[in-house]
Amino acid sequence: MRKLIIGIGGITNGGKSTLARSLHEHIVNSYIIAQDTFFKDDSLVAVDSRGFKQYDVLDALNMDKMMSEVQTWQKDPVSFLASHGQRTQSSRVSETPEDMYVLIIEGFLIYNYRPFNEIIDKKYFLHIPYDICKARRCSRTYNPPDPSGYFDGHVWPMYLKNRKEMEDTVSDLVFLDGIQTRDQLFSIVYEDIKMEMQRLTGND
Ligand SMILES: Nc1ncnc2c1ncn2[C@@H]1O[C@H](COP(=O)(O)OP(=O)(O)O)[C@@H](O)[C@H]1O
Ligand SMILES: NC(=O)c1ccc[n+]([C@@H]2O[C@H](COP(=O)(O)O)[C@@H](O)[C@H]2O)c1
Repeated sequence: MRKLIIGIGGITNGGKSTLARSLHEHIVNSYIIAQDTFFKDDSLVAVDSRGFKQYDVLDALNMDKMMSEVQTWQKDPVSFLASHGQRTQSSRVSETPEDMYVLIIEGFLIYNYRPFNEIIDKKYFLHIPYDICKARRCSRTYNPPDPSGYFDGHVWPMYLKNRKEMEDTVSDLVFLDGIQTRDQLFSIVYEDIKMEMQRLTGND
């Protein structure tokens, strides 16, 4: 059995979930673990002096729980898939090598969590400019919804801070320009991953 862990990180609304889903659809026996399903309950998220909930920091997330899910996959991907309602498929008619299991870890702060940096084999980071990010963010409704001024008062400054911290500690990132089309982004990353899967297969 061969295992490959891919990270799809990046800015809020950069297209992470969209890209992760397309990869999952094309890679047989892959699975997505998404960071935004590990937010703590709203009552546990800190609030600053302006009343802004501090959602864009690692403390707002149950990272131990997310790591434990990843470790369960690492121990036994076949049982993991079965217990998550996903039947193992044959790779015969696909471009995925036989007996290859791929985990896609997706989220806006995955590279700010050190344990992930040690286990993610291929680290992609999507970024888009401020104005596009703000426009996409404003057309999306979170639970709880962003209060007025939240993007400029919390989301963007925290993005800059988290990104700097990440760039100071992580060296093997592949930056992706998120203003490309969904199809362009998918083919760049998919081709790269296919090469990595072939490399792993060739090393046997
Ligand atoms: N390459 C793209 N070009 C234009 N819009 C995109 C692209 N990728 C995603 N989107 C749109 O941007 C918004 C955020 O995408 P999503 O994948 O949910 O981002 P993220 O998971 O990074 O927050 C959605 O409305 C989505 O349809
Ligand atoms: N419980 C939630 O899912 C929740 C609540 C409030 C804000 N958010 C926002 O989610 C963002 C991260 O997710 P995306 O990368 O999908 O946008 C953060 O910028 C955070 O402000 C999520």
